Amino acid sequence: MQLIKNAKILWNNQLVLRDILIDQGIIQKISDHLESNAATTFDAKGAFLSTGLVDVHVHFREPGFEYKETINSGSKAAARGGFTTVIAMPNLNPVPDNEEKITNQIARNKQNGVIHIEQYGAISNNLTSTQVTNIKGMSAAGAKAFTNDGKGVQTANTMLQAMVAAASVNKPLAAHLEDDTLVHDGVMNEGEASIKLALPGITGLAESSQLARDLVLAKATGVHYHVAHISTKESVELVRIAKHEGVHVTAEVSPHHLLLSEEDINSDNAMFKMNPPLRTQRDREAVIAGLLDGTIDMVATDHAPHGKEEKQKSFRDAPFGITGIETSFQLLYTYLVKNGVMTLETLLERMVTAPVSAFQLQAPTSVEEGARADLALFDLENNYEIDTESFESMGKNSPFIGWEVYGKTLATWVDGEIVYKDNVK
Ligand SMILES: NC(=O)N[C@@H](CC(=O)O)C(=O)O
Ligand SMILES: [Zn+2]
Ligand SMILES: [Zn+2]
Repeated sequence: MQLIKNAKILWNNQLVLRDILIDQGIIQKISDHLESNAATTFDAKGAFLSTGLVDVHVHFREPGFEYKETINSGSKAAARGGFTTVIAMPNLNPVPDNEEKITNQIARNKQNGVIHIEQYGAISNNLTSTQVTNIKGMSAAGAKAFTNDGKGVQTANTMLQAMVAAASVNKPLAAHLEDDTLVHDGVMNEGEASIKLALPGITGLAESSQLARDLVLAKATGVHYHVAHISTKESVELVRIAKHEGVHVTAEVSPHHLLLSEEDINSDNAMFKMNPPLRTQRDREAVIAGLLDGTIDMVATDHAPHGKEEKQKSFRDAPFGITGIETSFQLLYTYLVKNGVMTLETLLERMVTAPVSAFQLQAPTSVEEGARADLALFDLENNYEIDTESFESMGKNSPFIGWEVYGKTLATWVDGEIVYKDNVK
């Protein structure tokens, strides 16, 4: 039994001070004042107690790439970011692309993770765009959703077959949108920065043209189609129209596409290399507007850790991807909520309620009696500097090094157990 004293919780859009009694993984009681001799007490000292955050897009790299991240280190990083439920991507080795492999992956996630980890199954064998996997079988084995993230599905026929199968099991199909014929070995957005740095660019049309194809197919099949890491104005407009047309489409945006643009890339620094690339200021404004008006349903980090040496290479040679799970709430709280762009309620809706409802997750969506005690305690009063050396993640590849943020995670609970505690607390 645990008693969290003096926590601020969101109640009717107000922050109110409460004590919270947890037993058997469940919030048993919330009141102005609670005492218990049987419980261990945790003094929240007026910090903000939120429902644990949910991230539908993380790369934990195990098996196959344990030098970048493991399920254990990735899930500890998630806990340090305030996340208690995530969905892990299938670009692993082996790729979970059949019933046996997905079953093994789910068992491994459970064994090695310190938070709740759901798993995506692959759309096609080994993430190539040819043979569609046994989506029905993998769904029955526990796959939460399907994607080939890391690679776009190049052929309409593969996408159509996968959508029909995903629709039949009522599971989301998430798309990494990238038409390979438009990429031309590009490494950053095709625009001012690529010209300035004389590096090959990637047109935004590689994303939006494949999205247009998929929305037509999604409408025809009735599948729940989910857009991973949306990055361009054209894509936001397409999703807005499709929602209006009744297509069952949801979309996520990453913190870096909300906060950075190609203008932030001043040198050949691969910490700014990710897929999709940082776009223009106009695109950044469009994804913020989309997140505010609900065209974009949720934030997802696309936490993509890589080895230190790999990311010290030049823009041309380094792998795509940045870490994100230990800085996302903090960055968005500081640069969107504190700056008055959105409310804390809206941010939490986009980081908890929307992903839980879209992906039909079992995670709680509010701090209330009877809810599972998946919780995160954030310090909204004091700021600190982002320092990747203090990350739990093995990936230190962040473009936000040195940024000042509020919202440090003080503690995280999963099923009522503390899985992360800040060492100064
Ligand atoms: N986002 C990235 O730049 N990289 C991801 C793959 C992906 O999300 O497309 C990775 O696995 O490293
Ligand atoms: Zn991707
Ligand atoms: Zn990804």
